[in-house]
Amino acid sequence: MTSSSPVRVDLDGNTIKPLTICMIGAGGFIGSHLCEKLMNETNHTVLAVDVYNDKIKHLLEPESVPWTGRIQFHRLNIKNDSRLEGLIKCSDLTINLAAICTPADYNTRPLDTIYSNFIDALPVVKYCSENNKRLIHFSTCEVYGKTIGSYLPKDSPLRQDPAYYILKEDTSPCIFGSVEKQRWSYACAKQLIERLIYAEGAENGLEFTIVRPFNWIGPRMDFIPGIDGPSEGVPRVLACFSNNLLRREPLKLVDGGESQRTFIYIKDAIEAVLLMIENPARASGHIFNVGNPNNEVTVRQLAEMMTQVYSKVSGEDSIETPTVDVSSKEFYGEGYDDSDKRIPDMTIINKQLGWNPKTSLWDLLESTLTYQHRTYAEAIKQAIAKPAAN
Ligand SMILES: NC(=O)c1ccc[n+]([C@@H]2O[C@H](COP(=O)([O-])OP(=O)(O)OC[C@H]3O[C@@H](n4cnc5c(N)ncnc54)[C@H](O)[C@@H]3O)[C@@H](O)[C@H]2O)c1
Ligand SMILES: O=c1ccn([C@@H]2O[C@H](COP(=O)(O)OP(=O)(O)O[C@H]3OC[C@@H](O)[C@H](O)[C@H]3O)[C@@H](O)[C@H]2O)c(=O)[nH]1
Repeated sequence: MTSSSPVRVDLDGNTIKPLTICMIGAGGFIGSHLCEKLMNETNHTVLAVDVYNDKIKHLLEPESVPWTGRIQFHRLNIKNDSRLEGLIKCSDLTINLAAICTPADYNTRPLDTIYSNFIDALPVVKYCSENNKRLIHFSTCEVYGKTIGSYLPKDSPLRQDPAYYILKEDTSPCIFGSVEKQRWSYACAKQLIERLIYAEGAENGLEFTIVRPFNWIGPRMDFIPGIDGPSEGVPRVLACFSNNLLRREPLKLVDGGESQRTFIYIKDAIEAVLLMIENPARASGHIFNVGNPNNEVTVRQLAEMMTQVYSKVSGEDSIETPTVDVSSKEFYGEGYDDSDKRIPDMTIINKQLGWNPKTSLWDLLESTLTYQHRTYAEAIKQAIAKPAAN
């Protein structure tokens, strides 16, 4: 049975034909939300490629769902599987999300990080280019590195001038730390694959879109250590802070929690990706920032807001000392460095796709922490009770 979504039209009023999409990394955080959106709201077919499928199991298992037949899971590692080219060849569009993309890995597993973000992505680009297939590649806001403003004296009034910190796809430079600061292994690998894709477009006519996500967050992001991931694992900040709140531990602020980020709700960001998928004439050849410039906070403010929101959704008072300071060396190890501030310029995505994010930081944290509480609170209680019972 196929779904009977109404006829969809693009931004120029043309009917959108059902597409076959090869989605690599479909089993991850972003992939799971994109698959859900494509199944619920469109008639497109997804060939979902990943080594894991836990986050999309709910879309694959039931025989009675309206989209049966429109999503197939292919368990394969793109590092070494000859089936990849065949899947790209029989699709209209390839979306590549596969990557190691957790900061705790960049300075501790720099080789895996560089291989995953550059070398492993090479065949995907090559197969798309050789077979004249469209590619949407997921890069990162980290390619901007640090802001120009961060190199100015602390008291310089120029630090307040947006020209020194707003990140713009076609004009901002990419400023990374020294090679010893292995944190930048990820950003550097992502930058080089962006340049390769851009060059394939320029020299061989590859039809591409590059996405630079700015801290997309929401349900199913990463894992909760000791529950659905390794107990010693360090996920991205949303999962780290959720884990601390669920366990009633202080939230750890790395180097004072002074770095700034703009956070966007995954569901807002997925709307932008769907527009790119369905409007190739407007999206091809472009690099897009996808973020929410209105949701800027320091990491310390994020910790405070998550503490308040979690108290509200769980009905539990917060602990007496809600945060604790840790050094980056202690938390991430040697070679860590940080992006100071990340505000996306929205001109290009506004002009090409007319897209804007909608959800405030408070609202997105409320729905995300409600999900975290419902999904994990009981499992954490049991995990904490177990050693005592033994
Ligand atoms: N979430 C964000 O805010 C964010 C920000 C910037 C960039 N990105 C980029 O977006 C993409 C997706 O991010 P995410 O947050 O969903 O990460 P994720 O880790 O949840 O998803 C990545 C998926 O790729 C799969 N994968 C990795 N290597 C693979 C391989 N060799 N073969 C097959 N599958 C493989 C993983 O199993 C995982 O399911 C990444 O490229 C990431 O760099 C995400
Ligand atoms: O427990 C924690 C975890 C993280 N942090 C800090 O919180 C900030 C955000 O950390 P995240 O783990 O979300 O990762 P970052 O924002 O630095 O990088 C991310 O950005 C874009 C993507 O490419 C990747 O998903 C990831 O590299 C950093 O300043 C980090 O040092 C804490 O203070 N405490």
